[in-house]
Amino acid sequence: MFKIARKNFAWWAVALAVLFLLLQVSADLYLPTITSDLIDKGIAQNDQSYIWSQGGKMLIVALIGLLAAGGNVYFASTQAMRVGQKLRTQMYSKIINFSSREFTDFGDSSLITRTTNDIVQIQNVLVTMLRMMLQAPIMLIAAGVLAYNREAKLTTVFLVSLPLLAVSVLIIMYFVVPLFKSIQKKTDRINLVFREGLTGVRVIRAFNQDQFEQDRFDVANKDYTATSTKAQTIVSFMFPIMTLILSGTNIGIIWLGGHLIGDMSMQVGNLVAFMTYSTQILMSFMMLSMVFVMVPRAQASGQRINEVLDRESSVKDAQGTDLKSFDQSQPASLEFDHVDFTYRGAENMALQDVNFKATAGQTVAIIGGTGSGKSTMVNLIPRLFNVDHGEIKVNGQNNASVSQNQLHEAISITQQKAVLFKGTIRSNMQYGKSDASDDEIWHALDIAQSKDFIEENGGLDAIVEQNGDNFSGGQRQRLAIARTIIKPASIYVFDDSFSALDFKTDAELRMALKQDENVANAVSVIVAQRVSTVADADLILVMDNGKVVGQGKHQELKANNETYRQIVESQIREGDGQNA
Ligand SMILES: Nc1ncnc2c1ncn2[C@@H]1O[C@H](COP(=O)(O)OP(=O)(O)OP(=O)(O)O)[C@@H](O)[C@H]1O
Repeated sequence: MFKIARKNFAWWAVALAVLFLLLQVSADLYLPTITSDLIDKGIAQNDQSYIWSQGGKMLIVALIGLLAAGGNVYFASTQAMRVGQKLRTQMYSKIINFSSREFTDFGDSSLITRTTNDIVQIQNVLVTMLRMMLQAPIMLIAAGVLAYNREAKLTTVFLVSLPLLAVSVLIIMYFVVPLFKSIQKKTDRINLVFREGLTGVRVIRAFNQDQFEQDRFDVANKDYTATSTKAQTIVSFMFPIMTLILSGTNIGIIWLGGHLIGDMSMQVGNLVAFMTYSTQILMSFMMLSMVFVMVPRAQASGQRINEVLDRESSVKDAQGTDLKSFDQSQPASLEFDHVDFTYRGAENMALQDVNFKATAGQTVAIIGGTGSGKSTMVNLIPRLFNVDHGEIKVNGQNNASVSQNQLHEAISITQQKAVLFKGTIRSNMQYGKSDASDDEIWHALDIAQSKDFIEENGGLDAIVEQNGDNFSGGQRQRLAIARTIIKPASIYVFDDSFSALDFKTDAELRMALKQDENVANAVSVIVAQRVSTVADADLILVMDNGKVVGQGKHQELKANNETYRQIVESQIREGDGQNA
């Protein structure tokens, strides 16, 4: 947490916060002296003008203290908010550049909790730090010295109360700090269950699992509540204990002070001033205790934030002379050169010795059973993961040797799950090409067989709800395809993007794709389950268990490849292989 504060504070504002704080503390410490004089010299000797002048002085000093406290709170709060804002930006830009591996490691829900809840913890503690953490020790020492100067004998009371306070705080911290750490983890858990419930709400209803999910959430919620309650209960002991010690100290001071006044060795004003100092000392101690309880909680949050900020993406750009650029004179091409890949923690290789090459204008189709490695293969092209062995060459260049920005510029992908963003059709299409004109957008929509339903829905300004929820699955897929082809690229990838289309739309769309200027000069990669979708590809790769078990054209494979033949036959049986 201190590392975070050090990096993100505007030091001039922190200096101002400290300055105001010092002013406030000085005013607070000066007040008891004025009170004491007012009693001993004014009230005791019935000097009205002295009483008025001291009263006026008190008012001015109190006002200065108040204004200074306001100044301190203003700068402390704005600094804490500023750190929060900077942290959120840093976290977001870090997370957005993570590779799939880091997302898996942290988990989406935890990344959200860290960016929201954990940062709020840090903000709260920074405000406290800029106020109490500085104020408390200064006040404690200064009030201690002033009290000692007033009446050294009375300070013996603190020899009992301060150690008592210290022991109480240590005991509370011992129990509460581990609880605070586990509260953050339990917040992650609540978020995880909540997110799953929200995204899977339709499935939950369809399977009538509302109660099951409700119970699951209740368990996470109760667990969180139980830990929080336990922590708060322990913390709540702090205040009664402190008040008890504070009152005990005052009783001790009055008892001892009473004797001293009786012996004529002390004046009443001195006793009043001493008691004010005593309250200041004990209050400072309470403030310090609060900081001691809050800091470990924020430390846990700080650690969780730093874990994200310090995490290097496992997919990094090459550095120095290893960093290459695409040779713009090279035509589009895609090559897998003996590529092996295993997911971390997985027992089996997801891809084994994958080898093929496609050149500009060609369509490569990848077919195979579920889990055979098709999506893994296309995810390696934009380098969402690093290959274990071999090379993937885009336009003749190893995809690990160019910057990820350049690589992503050269590739345009429709993911298996069509993702649309809240906005309009135009804003979603301009995601593919920011300066796309209306004509270009209509052209892409036309190719993606989406023109008709977009016209019916109100044109390019038609609203797209969150996740594209106001469109059907097939419409979403077509819109995602339109967004993909509007982007000029060397490689177009369609990962199972035609699965939700009927045969007629599927065929028309693929036919139209070939007419598109962007796509015609690029390499197209189509992942599909249906033979009819891949049959006219220039190169079909037949995947089985991470291996390419056959490659060639439809007729060749049908004649020579057992796996492909089985796929074709199974689809003919299901009446699904019209083109086969
Ligand atoms: N993130 C991951 N971590 C670990 N294993 C994974 C991960 N993603 C996929 N796998 C495994 O890798 C293998 C290949 O998965 P992949 O998604 O590439 O298959 P696929 O052919 O695209 O399947 P489908 O047609 O069902 O989409 C599967 O055994 C799968 O369980």
